[in-house]
Amino acid sequence: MAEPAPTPERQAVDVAVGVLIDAEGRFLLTSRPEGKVYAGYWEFPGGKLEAGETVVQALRRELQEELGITIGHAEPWKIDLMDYPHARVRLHFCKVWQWTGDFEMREGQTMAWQTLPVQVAPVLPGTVPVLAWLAAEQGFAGPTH
Ligand SMILES: Nc1nc2c([nH]c(=O)n2[C@H]2C[C@H](O)[C@@H](COP(=O)(O)OP(=O)(O)OP(=O)(O)O)O2)c(=O)[nH]1
Repeated sequence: MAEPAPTPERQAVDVAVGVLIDAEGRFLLTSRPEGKVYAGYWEFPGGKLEAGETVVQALRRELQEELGITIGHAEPWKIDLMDYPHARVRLHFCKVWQWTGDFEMREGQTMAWQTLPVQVAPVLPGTVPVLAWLAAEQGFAGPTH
């Protein structure tokens, strides 16, 4: 008997995500704006790569567009694959310690500087592993959010 045809793997969309860390060691979360999937969920700021862009180029553009800041060095940190009903995404997380400009929420988001455990909710599923990585780095035990 013929095998059933395999379901084609959904193509993953590459997303550049920034883990901005301030002088006090806090990290920045932003809420997803109205009109996007998971509106109101908290995440690390970023967005999809456009054709021909590197991760760092896309991150620089997205943070300029969404937050009005210009980032300095971005350090590629972790890559994670998430399968949502709406899309399969490959998240490229970069750490960023330096930026210039004043934060402006250009898409009507909200921002919050956080430490562990995170005080905002709900947190996007794709953000949860990042909190666990930060907890491991910091030797933080207990729920992260
Ligand atoms: N920015 C961001 N996106 C994340 C995180 N975790 C996670 O699963 N995602 C997912 C949610 C979305 O499916 C995708 C990002 O797409 P997006 O819709 O925010 O990107 P974009 O700003 O380019 O949006 P658009 O122009 O298509 O409206 O990645 C995260 O921490 N930050």
